[in-house]
Amino acid sequence: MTLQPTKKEKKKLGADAKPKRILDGVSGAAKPGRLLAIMGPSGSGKTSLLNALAAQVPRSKRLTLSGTLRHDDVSVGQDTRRNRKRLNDAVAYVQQQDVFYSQLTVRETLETAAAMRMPTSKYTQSQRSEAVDDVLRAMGIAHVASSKVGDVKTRGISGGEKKRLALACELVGGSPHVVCCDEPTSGLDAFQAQRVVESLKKLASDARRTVVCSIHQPRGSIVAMFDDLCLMANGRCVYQGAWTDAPEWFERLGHPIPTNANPAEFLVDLVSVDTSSDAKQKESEARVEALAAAWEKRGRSADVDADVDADVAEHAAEQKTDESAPAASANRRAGLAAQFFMLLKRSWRQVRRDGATNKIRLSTSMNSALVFGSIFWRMGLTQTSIQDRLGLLQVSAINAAMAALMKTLTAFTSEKVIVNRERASGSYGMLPYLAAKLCAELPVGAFFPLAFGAVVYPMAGLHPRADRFAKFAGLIVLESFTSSAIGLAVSSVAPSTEAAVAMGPAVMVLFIVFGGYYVNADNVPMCFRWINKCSLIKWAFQGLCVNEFAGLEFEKSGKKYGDQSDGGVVLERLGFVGTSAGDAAREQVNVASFCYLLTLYLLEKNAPKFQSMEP
Ligand SMILES: Nc1ncnc2c1ncn2[C@@H]1O[C@H](COP(=O)(O)OP(=O)(O)OP(=O)(O)O)[C@@H](O)[C@H]1O
Repeated sequence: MTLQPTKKEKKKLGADAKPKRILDGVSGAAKPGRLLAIMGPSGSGKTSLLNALAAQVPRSKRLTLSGTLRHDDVSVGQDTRRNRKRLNDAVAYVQQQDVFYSQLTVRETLETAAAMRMPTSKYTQSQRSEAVDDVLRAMGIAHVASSKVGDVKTRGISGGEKKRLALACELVGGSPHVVCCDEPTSGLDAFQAQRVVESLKKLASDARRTVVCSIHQPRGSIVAMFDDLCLMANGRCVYQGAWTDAPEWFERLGHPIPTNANPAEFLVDLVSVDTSSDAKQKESEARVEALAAAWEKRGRSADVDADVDADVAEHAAEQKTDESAPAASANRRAGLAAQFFMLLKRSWRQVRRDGATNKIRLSTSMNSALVFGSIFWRMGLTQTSIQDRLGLLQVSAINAAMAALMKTLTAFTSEKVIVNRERASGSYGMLPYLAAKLCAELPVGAFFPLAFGAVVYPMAGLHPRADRFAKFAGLIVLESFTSSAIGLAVSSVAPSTEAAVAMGPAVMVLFIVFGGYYVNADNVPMCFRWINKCSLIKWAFQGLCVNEFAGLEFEKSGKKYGDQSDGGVVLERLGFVGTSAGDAAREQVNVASFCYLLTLYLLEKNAPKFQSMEP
């Protein structure tokens, strides 16, 4: 795996800008029924190797990946649709980051994962429940089956249980031959780490799966569970084979593993470059180079390729005779309707149960309503109340939009991680996902702007008619959904929550400027006028103004100039004459629909893509 230098690097370094070898001539075999540990210092290429083994190296124009990847005796390196399907069925890949829907219980999380792989057309409910029970037991998480997964806001299961749940999600309803696991023990205490590796070992020994995991300096009792070792240094392999043969190999090279030392720690230290001083750096680099060269020489002389071929042939023969060996099932995606209902159930549970977020949203809405209600308290019908009304309607529109936008920006970027992971294994389409998400969020999402309206409307003394209040609330709710739709579109392209939170308000500020209060669209350069057409703030403000001012009579001030006794005059000055609240609502729906379609397009376009392995 090679990484080409960036344009900036080429410009800066000229001919010295050389491609970086991330993986260099790494070769080997992982065998069924055995647990293989990939070890090495940070940056040695462990994750890259695992990504390559699972054929999930993120696609990049700068990367080239060449080699041969075989599962059993079938070559699967090329990212063709057929190979991807075969890989999805045969390989379970548990990545380092484990993100789940926090409000679902462990059982519900697994039931959803099972529903994605075991469509109702092929499996009964009891078969799915049985699969969930089996994997709960196998992963040792049956005791927390009814606990919520949790997150930073809601206390849930422990980090180790989350890791085992991530593994369980990859296993339930499928029969992968190969399980790849990136740093399953990172961030865990020694006890939790031990339990996770025990689960992996059980998968290898009981279910005869090929289990490969990368790991950082495991303690002795964990090392004892590994059957094989792949030791990496600077993207090169320094040792690959049985753990039991490693001491002899390193002793032969003049580095005997001390009897009282943890072999894992000793070996990782041995292949690490010490940068604390120039002399130490030179010395350690020379040592690593010698170790890598020795392994490469041994590989050539022992003809590793022939060894691998022999292993593959042996395994293929075993598969034929061993009935306990798992067979990769040809999983099929559920139909569109089934996908929709499954995802609707999950989203609804998440939204309804997320008490911590809902409480924050409610208190924010109430606070804003009370603050605005107090500032604009009982405005009356004086001439000066016209300006107050315009101000209140504008800030109400901005407040509803910002609240919905920020909620979506923060929530969707982390949800996208789960969605992308599930899409990588082809579990569902984006259309049922987005439709289910919208339907689930509709009632809860509408509640907060409604609560805001219910408090601010009577406090400020806006148009005192029930139908006008209903329209006010409807317009604010609609605007809030449009803002959410903009948030979804922004989050679809943002690489992280931080980026989304920076991009979203920047877009919204443009819509606020064109919100109908600060600038007259006819006075700005032509190239900016389109913003006026798609400003959700403008449409909300226009609808709210028409709803408020139509039919309202204001008291005369008795001054000579400037009185606007009729609400119609105010609307005329704003340029809203001849329009209705319904017109504004329709425009709002158009903006929201466009943003939902844009989100769908962006999600489809930005689907996770993987690097093909060139032969
Ligand atoms: N797509 C990429 N673009 C740029 N650099 C990359 C890319 N993929 C890998 N690298 C680089 O390749 C090297 C190996 O990365 P990798 O993540 O595989 O290491 P690792 O051994 O898993 O490290 P750690 O233990 O810290 O997770 C690192 O220097 C990393 O920055």
